[in-house]
Amino acid sequence: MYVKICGLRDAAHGALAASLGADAVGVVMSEGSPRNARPEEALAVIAAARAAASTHATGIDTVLVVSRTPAREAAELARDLGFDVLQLHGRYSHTDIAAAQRVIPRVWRAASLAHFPELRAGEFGEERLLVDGAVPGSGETWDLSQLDPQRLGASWVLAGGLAPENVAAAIRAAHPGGVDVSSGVESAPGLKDPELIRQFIAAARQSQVTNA
Ligand SMILES: O=C(O)c1ccccc1NCC(=O)[C@H](O)[C@H](O)COP(=O)(O)O
Repeated sequence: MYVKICGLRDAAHGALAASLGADAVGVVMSEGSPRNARPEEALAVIAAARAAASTHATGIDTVLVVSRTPAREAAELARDLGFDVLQLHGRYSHTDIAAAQRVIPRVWRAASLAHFPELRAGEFGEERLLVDGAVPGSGETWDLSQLDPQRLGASWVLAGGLAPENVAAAIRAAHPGGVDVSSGVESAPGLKDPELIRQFIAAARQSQVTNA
């Protein structure tokens, strides 16, 4: 189970997530988000996560998350700050993904079934599809019975309203290849809680063992 902890702005939280075995850390750079990170915060999270993951065989993916920035501009920002991956979140098109990939090869698409009912993994040529609730970063749960596993394929990532106490049930219900969390590991909007990060990663990992 691929585990991404999103919305980090503090290097210590990047290091913690990586040391606990997270597969990816996300940094949101989106005006209006309570998690909107400055470039220097992004650089610090990237460096801390990579240092803490340096002994892992698989390393860690550092992900820049944007929602309204034009795709090419976002890709240049991701490349210049040294992220591994750009996550284009929301109403981006096939053309946007292709434009971003000309700048940074690893581009993920994140979208909601509320806006794209026919969502299909890989349809825009993205490396990974993240299927989210209607409002990114809101912490709102959504009806997972809308998901069609046949359509989505194997490596998609589930997001939206996940938390330590519900992630195992969500994995059992939806069979994603990965899970992503932001609000569910916070004590207040934008304020990550180290204990909740630990609990979330443990619950996702435990679920993987249980399902094996
Ligand atoms: O987290 C945000 O504030 C955000 C703002 C704008 C675009 C994307 C954003 N987050 C993207 C993520 O990948 C979140 O982790 C995902 O939406 C799940 O959020 P949550 O329901 O809070 O766990």
